[in-house]
Amino acid sequence: MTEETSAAEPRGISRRALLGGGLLGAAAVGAAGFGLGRATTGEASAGAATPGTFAFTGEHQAGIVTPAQDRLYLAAFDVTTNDRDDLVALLQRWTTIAARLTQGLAAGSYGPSSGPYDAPPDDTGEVADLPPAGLTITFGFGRSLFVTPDGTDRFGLADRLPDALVELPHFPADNLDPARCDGDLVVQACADDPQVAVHAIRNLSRAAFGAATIRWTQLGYGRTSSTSTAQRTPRNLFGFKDGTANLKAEDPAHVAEHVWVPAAAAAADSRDSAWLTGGSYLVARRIRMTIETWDRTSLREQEALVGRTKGEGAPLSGGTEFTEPDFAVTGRDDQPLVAMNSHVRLAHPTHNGGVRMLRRGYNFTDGNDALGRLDAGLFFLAFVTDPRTHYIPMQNTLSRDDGLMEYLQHTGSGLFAVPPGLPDGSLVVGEDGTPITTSASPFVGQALFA
Ligand SMILES: C=CC1=C(C)c2cc3[nH]c(cc4nc(cc5[nH]c(cc1n2)c(C)c5CCC(=O)O)C(CCC(=O)O)=C4C)c(C)c3C=C
Ligand SMILES: [Fe+2]
Repeated sequence: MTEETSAAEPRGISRRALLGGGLLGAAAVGAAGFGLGRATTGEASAGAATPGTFAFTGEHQAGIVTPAQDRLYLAAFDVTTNDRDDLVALLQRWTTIAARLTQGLAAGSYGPSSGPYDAPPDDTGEVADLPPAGLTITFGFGRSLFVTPDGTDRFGLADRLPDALVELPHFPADNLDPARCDGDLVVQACADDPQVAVHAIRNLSRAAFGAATIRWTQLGYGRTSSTSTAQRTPRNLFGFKDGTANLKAEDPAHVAEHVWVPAAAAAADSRDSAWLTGGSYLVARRIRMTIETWDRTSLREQEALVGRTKGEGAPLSGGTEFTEPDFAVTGRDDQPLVAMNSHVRLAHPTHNGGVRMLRRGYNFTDGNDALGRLDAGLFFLAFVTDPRTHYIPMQNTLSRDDGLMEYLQHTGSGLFAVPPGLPDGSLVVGEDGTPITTSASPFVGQALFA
């Protein structure tokens, strides 16, 4: 199969067909048989019984090294309850719903058009006729869940705060809107159909009633990275290929080193953070791009600022898209062909102590400002093993020295600890073999509360 079709393209089986018997009837033999209990192998359908789906359970949460889908809806939540049991119950509900939605099921076992006639349906219904579209749902915890900015430990979690879940520092040229920053919980929903991603957040938000409310959200389209070598490199709103040198699932050694939190991190921590072993950290930055100015910039200048050609995405030192840049090659006046202030030079591992990251960002366009300029840019998402080593130093360098910064403004920000996946076969299933919530239901991040 080629690129996107193998990556996450659904194959035309709607959830109505699933609910109507067909596939479900054949597969309803418990979680493992339904594709909920197998490791994700990086391809939609692989390890999952339903076409166009990624397995929900596994060593790591889906939505990190699984192939980046084309659409994103990400929501940060404020927890409104102060009761630890309510928080646990919320995470149990969310886990069940996420497990169901990602396998192409309705949010609840009745679905959008059946169940008690005098009660609201347990699914909102707008995806009833749509395929699962490679939906992944990834959960994370913000620093404020452990301790609020004024030092309150609402849920008895302060002694579980990982050292690396820091407050991000102020970076030069930050212009952050507090209404687009932080959050106690984050949910990243990615799919190849925006309606599927929005439906996921809508139904999770609905299930959060009385326990958490949405703080901010971001819609994204047109992924700006590849997380698999099977995917074509997409383009960002500057028109450049983005994701060429990204970490890819097919490079497990580097993924293990730069994305997952090792057991050694907990051993070195000042508090008990073993619950995060096998998880990751998600850095989210809403970066507005002044594209009107960019569009009046010469091609020579655009390529010099990025350090790659606009057409093929090859480094300016020569070669083709996947040729490693040679930062020593010089041209006219002995100047390096990949300029000292170019983005690619400053972000390259050789200039960052060998550090790499798994980028998984999206383009966004959120209307326009009062001057008629598009409020558009790149919603930068990256998964890293430790933001103190793998994000903050690089962002400091870029904010200070990157020529691209003249065209960029960071307007939103968040850092979240992303727990590992739920063990295969651990979900509680009902008589029809699909996940249900009980008081004993396991949930993503459960070890944090143990
Ligand atoms: C702090 C990390 C990074 C931010 C923020 C960031 C923003 C950003 N990037 C582009 C466009 C491109 N980035 C490219 C490569 C690249 N970028 C980062 C990190 C951040 N980018 C890294 C680590 C790399 C890889 C460097 C390498 O190893 O060579 C590229 C080149 C193509 C590619 O390899 O992906 C482009 C183009 C924009 C427009 C942007 C903010 C809006
Ligand atoms: Fe970049």
